[in-house]
Amino acid sequence: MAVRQGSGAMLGGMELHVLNHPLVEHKLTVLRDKNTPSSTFRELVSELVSLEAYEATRNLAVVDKPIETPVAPMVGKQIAKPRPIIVPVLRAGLGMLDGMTRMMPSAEVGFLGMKRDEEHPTQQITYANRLPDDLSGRQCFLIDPMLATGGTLVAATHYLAEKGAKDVTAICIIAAPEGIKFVEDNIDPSIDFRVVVCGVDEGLNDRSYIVPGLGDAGDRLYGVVD
Ligand SMILES: O=P(O)(O)OC[C@H]1O[C@H](OP(=O)(O)OP(=O)(O)O)[C@H](O)[C@@H]1O
Ligand SMILES: O=c1cc[nH]c(=O)[nH]1
Ligand SMILES: [Mg+2]
Repeated sequence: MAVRQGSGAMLGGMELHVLNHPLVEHKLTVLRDKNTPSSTFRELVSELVSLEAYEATRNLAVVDKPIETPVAPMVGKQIAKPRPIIVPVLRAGLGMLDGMTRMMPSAEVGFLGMKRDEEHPTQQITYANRLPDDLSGRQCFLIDPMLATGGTLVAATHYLAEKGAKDVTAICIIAAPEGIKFVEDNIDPSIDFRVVVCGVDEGLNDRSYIVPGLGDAGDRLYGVVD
């Protein structure tokens, strides 16, 4: 697996970008803190995904766009068509949506509702989907804060691949090494796939939660308390 710190060179296998920036470190620390309320948690998720978007869209396809500035004509660039599509994995992925659409306002948005079966954490229940039937030729950006066992990300990517997606960028906030390996071992090699994260943690506990992690991202985003 090629691990890029910041914007290093990708070597082979799955591409993993781990952001390395003091602003990200600071915001991640506040995000993780159990004393941080949901309102602040939501703001930080949004800020972190905006910082990640810069790295995650490094391969975004652009085409020539002739314009005239107030001074002279020139040929600039614009995002290519068909437009990229952002796919939040509900619930927690929804918390990353406005940060992503702020950076790519012209992107389409699809939706995928997937809930991990806590009895069998690598299984998911897909309870909602609003996606185009055909994703061929579309650059897809899956957003979901947590990459724990990797089951959800693999299932979501398969879902997009079944609709023709061949270019998928997953944007997560925190990943576990186990999940990164599971994804690397199970993503269809014919898919141009990369993962961007703010940090890779120690591992998973016996409930497949990321350690030290930040708890249940969906619960923290939406004020669900035990
Ligand atoms: O890598 P995995 O082991 O699949 O775990 C990661 C998934 O678990 C969490 O979602 P959850 O299923 O708790 O649903 P929620 O987003 O509605 O909270 C998280 O938002 C990811 O989607
Ligand atoms: O730590 C974890 C693992 C899975 N899902 C979460 O929301 N948090
Ligand atoms: Mg989820």
